[in-house]
Amino acid sequence: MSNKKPVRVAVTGAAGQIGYALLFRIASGEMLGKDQPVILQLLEIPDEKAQNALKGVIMELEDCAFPLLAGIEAHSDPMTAFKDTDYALLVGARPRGPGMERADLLAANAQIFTVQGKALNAVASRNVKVLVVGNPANTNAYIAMKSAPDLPAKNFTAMLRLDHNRAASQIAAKTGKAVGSIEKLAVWGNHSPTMYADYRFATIDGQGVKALINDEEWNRNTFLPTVGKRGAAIIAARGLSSAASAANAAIDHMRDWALGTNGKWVTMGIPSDGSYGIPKEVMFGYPVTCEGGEYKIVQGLEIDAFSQECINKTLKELTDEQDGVKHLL
Ligand SMILES: NC(=O)C1=CN([C@@H]2O[C@H](COP(=O)(O)OP(=O)(O)OC[C@H]3O[C@@H](n4cnc5c(N)ncnc54)[C@H](O)[C@@H]3O)[C@@H](O)[C@H]2O)C=CC1
Ligand SMILES: O=C([O-])CC(=O)C(=O)O
Repeated sequence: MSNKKPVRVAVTGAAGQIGYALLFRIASGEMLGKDQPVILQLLEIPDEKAQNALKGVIMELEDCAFPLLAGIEAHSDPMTAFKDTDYALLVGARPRGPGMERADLLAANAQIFTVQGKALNAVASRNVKVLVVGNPANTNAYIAMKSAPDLPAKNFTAMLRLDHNRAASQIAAKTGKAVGSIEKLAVWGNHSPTMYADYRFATIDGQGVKALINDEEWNRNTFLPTVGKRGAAIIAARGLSSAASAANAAIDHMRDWALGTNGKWVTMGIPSDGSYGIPKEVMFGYPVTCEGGEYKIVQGLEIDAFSQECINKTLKELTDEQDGVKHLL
């Protein structure tokens, strides 16, 4: 038994497929530590089928008898689901199906995040750490942040960690090295095929990854498209979008933000502070380190011409998405 005070963790879309891969790991202490009790505040839409499914998930959570699970609540209204919450994982949104582009989701999902941003603004802990997973994640996080003017903008983040983990895995396969030995990997920009996974600074056991791979053709024509289109490849193969790997990335993101990275670089989608010429407040994937519950952008990296081109492209997509939702803010 832990004598730490329980923290409140809100999860939306709790009866969905990511929810099913996520909640059990949060409750077992994989996200916030094996000594940190949690109270789960679960939100689903006020629809009989979704609420029933949520009841089933809650029964299963109960049946795990997790020692760290100090309470479970089912909600259908964000104003109660987010009450005093310390962490909010905004997963609930419509996922892409085969043949759908991310832009199709913007119209369907944007409204959810104005409502939820306002609710967080009204009732969440003033230190709430928010992770948006629901797509298009960066722009939804931007909408939520803009809808919550009384909370610090830096508390709103978007999930780029799945892209980061996918990139690491591709590099491990290419080099034949252990995925856990890769450091200093960066993913810039939008969680979309325009993201720029950048291994120019990455090392494996102190050796430079760029020199180790030494294949610019592979970087441009295999690596970047493979990482960028991995979500679509999974939808094509499974008929459903990635769920277990997305949940895993959400756990990684929140754990590192809350508990720190010991100097290691990770990727988070965060509101820009102007670093690397990205306009302020654009919700952009950056390499960061985390310490004491705060993230810090890795500064001073050289951006060469190809990288700048990639960054400009993903930035343009993000500013276009933001323009597309202006009327909601
Ligand atoms: N950022 C990333 O790297 C990734 C993001 N995603 C996105 O995550 C989202 C969820 O994916 P899945 O769990 O696979 O979808 P799903 O359809 O299985 O589950 C979504 C759940 O959200 C609920 N929901 C919808 N609107 C809601 C609202 N306003 N409030 C509360 N709950 C609501 C639905 O009832 C459903 O149970 C999708 O938008 C998907 O595109 C998926 C993979 C990776
Ligand atoms: O591609 C999708 O729609 C789901 C997703 O965000 C991903 O797997 O990266």
